[in-house]
Amino acid sequence: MSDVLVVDGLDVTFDRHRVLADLSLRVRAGEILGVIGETGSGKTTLARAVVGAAPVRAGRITFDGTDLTALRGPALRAWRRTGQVQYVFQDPLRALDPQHTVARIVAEGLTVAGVLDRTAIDAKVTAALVQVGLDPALADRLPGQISGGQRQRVLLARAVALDPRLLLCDEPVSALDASNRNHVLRLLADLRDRAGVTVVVISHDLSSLAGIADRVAVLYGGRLVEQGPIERVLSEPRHPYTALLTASAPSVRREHPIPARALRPAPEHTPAAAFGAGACPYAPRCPFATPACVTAPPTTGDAWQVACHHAGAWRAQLAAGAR
Ligand SMILES: Nc1ncnc2c1ncn2[C@@H]1O[C@H](COP(=O)(O)OP(=O)(O)OP(=O)(O)O)[C@@H](O)[C@H]1O
Repeated sequence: MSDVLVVDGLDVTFDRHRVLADLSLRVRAGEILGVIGETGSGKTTLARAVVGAAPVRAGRITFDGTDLTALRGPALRAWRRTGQVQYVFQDPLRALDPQHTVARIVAEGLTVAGVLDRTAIDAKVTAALVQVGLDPALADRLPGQISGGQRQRVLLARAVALDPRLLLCDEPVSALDASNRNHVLRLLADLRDRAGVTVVVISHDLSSLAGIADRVAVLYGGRLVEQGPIERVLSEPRHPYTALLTASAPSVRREHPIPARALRPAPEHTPAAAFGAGACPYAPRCPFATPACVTAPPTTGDAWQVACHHAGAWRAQLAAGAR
């Protein structure tokens, strides 16, 4: 599978706060990539940068060969009108205009694109509502008159109506109950399987991702710490932070489970102050950190990447300590 989205050395800075630092990742055509990491790790900022809604200070984002970071003015507007990349917001209530009917919301992108006539747009809206499992009779309702799960699907319908090639979904299921969650996750898998849509799912819930994603990218402190095939990453994580995430997610299957307490530093661990700005961002929380970690680790590997000076050694160290 070829890479359709390539993020290379991305830096995003808000008010001198470096939110993404030298971040590189690849999304392959027709896959679901899960992006995981704790609050503030930069997941939303990454998606916003892809759709041109975050201040990119350095680096490049390429979609199918087009350098999105170089687009400005009319070229950027023309690119957006194609609808090829759609970002589905985290918070449906804030993302939906309370005064607009569901039909108008779902038609928004199609109306802006200005390619189809009214009848064709109406047909597309109905098809999109059905595709996301919504009754087309909801078309005349306002966002305040439907449930949270339905609002989440309206956001998806608005994106799907544009036949996107890449869908970026920000916490698409975090506000949903179990049955709505499963429906939305199945829908994303269907879009991949039947329509060949490439999907990036941002989530802090590993178990939701484990069921549908092909690969996973793990962010910590605005940096990529690990990226690879999801089953292998979850069962044999190479980065201590990924290991901690999997240890804290009981539903995720692991071959050699490591207790979470073994992945947290002992109280006598080197104080955070010993690691300066150029250090591995995880070092202050890492039980395996050594003086080598005062420099940020390079990313190694190809299909399965990790950024840790001790990626090859910490497991053995853990096993030796346990004996
Ligand atoms: N517009 C902004 N102005 C200033 N700081 C921002 C802005 N957007 C994000 N940040 C900061 O960037 C950091 C990363 O935020 P981001 O929303 O990308 O993280 P996240 O991993 O998506 O978190 P969450 O899981 O809570 O959504 C945070 O420290 C946040 O405060």
